Amino acid sequence: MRLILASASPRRLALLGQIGVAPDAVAPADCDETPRKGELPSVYAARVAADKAAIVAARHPGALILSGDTVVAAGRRILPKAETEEEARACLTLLSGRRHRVLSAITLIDAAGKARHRLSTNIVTFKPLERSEIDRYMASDEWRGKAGGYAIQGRAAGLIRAIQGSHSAIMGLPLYETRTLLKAAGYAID
Ligand SMILES: Cc1cn([C@H]2C[C@H](O)[C@@H](COP(=O)(O)OP(=O)(O)OP(=O)(O)O)O2)c(=O)[nH]c1=O
Repeated sequence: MRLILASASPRRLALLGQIGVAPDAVAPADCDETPRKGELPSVYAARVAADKAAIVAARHPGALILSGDTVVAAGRRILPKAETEEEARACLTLLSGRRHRVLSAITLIDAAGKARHRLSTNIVTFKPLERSEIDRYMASDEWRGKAGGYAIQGRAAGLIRAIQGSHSAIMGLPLYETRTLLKAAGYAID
């Protein structure tokens, strides 16, 4: 069965590899990632993952299509993918010393066109961040393009006191749910 990863993220590809899955192709989906007015973070993540999969499925009928979307949420607020240092600083200042959620949605469309969805909800707790810690993190550039202005797979791990949930989901692809959906769709996985 042909598996297509509907993602431009090298991290999602690497995470899939961690459970022994090598997609036959990678096909990024360009979809509108603007949150709707009042849209809850979990609803948003699920919608964007579903959109990414549907866009790629339309171009590859008969293949399995896997997509994901990861959102950092503070209460009902969806934090941006930080593009500027100012945005990243604002995110870390907000996340400092408190718990926030990381929602990771996946969609798998099977060969018959049936879509299956899963949502992984995780909690991340940052230590109270000192100004100098934020300054040093900014200098690392690891925040660039990352939801919530940090990446747990890098230096930020030293500033994170605890996580509840799935480390792979926080990085961008919940591997437990991914394996479950692949099996349900009849994909050969151990
Ligand atoms: C919280 C967190 C986010 N992130 C990043 C991953 C993504 O850049 C971003 C979530 O954005 P996504 O829209 O989920 O993914 P993407 O834009 O990288 O790829 P594609 O849409 O093609 O699949 O947040 C981490 O790398 N580590 C983390 O710990």
